[in-house]
Amino acid sequence: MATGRTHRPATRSRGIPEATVARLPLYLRALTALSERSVPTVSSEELASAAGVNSAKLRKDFSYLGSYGTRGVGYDVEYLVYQISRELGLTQDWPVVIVGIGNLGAALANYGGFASRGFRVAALIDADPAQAGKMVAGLPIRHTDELEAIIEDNQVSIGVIATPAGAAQEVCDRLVAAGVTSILNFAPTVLSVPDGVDVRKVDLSIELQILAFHEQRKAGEDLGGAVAPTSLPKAAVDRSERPGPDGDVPVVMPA
Ligand SMILES: NC(=O)c1ccc[n+]([C@@H]2O[C@H](COP(=O)([O-])OP(=O)(O)OC[C@H]3O[C@@H](n4cnc5c(N)ncnc54)[C@H](O)[C@@H]3O)[C@@H](O)[C@H]2O)c1
Repeated sequence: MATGRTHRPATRSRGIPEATVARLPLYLRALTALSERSVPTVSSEELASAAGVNSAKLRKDFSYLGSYGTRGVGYDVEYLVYQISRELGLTQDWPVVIVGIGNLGAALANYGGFASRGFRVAALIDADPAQAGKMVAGLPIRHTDELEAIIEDNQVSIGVIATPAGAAQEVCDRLVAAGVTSILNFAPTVLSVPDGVDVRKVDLSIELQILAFHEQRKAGEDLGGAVAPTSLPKAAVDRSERPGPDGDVPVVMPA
């Protein structure tokens, strides 16, 4: 079984802070929308507002990319799209495997947004022999017996886990042993990975719990502060104390 760290260093090799890396996709999404409307330039304030980040933070983030904009004109939209895409490694094609093709895995496989962002779903893998060969999103479901061969044949470095929690660590270990070095985990469990492997975790229920916390607090304010947030999990309370809607806390979390 893989052991070792589950935390990541604060900065990446080229000195871009991890928090900046986490905001780059937000800028890219806003810039792509501008590009689709053929908007040539954008001010830091406009872009910051579209990305939900404050403009001083945006300017600081872009300084790490060596992008400073032009006074009175702003940033060149197409060039920034290119720069951020390059920084995120999106100018190349990334083959991805999805493991666990149930409700969630099938929905992810059918999601068109991967391909348009440079992620090609190379294979769908499931442990259920009855699933093998069924077509989902134009791809046949392959049995887990083939996992290692699929990773090797397709040079896959990114794996998505959508299995039940109890199977996720074993799936993770097999993916890593086969050469996968980045994992996006949807299963509600903490994965242990060796050094050099990045894990990101998506948990919509935690996000909902945080919203519930804020709803409860708003209700308490309406009642003159009578309702105390006593029934929340600690993680939800901790996250609620972090900075607000400025892009610091993406839905996808480090593991
Ligand atoms: N992160 C989120 O926001 C979020 C949202 C919904 C579901 N989930 C989680 O995603 C996971 C999948 O949910 P679902 O509703 O699709 O479940 P599901 O039961 O419909 O599908 C799970 C699939 O995993 C397969 N599987 C089981 N063990 C496996 C193994 N060892 N290797 C490969 N495949 C295996 C099963 O055959 C099944 O097809 C669950 O862990 C669930 O809690 C997370």
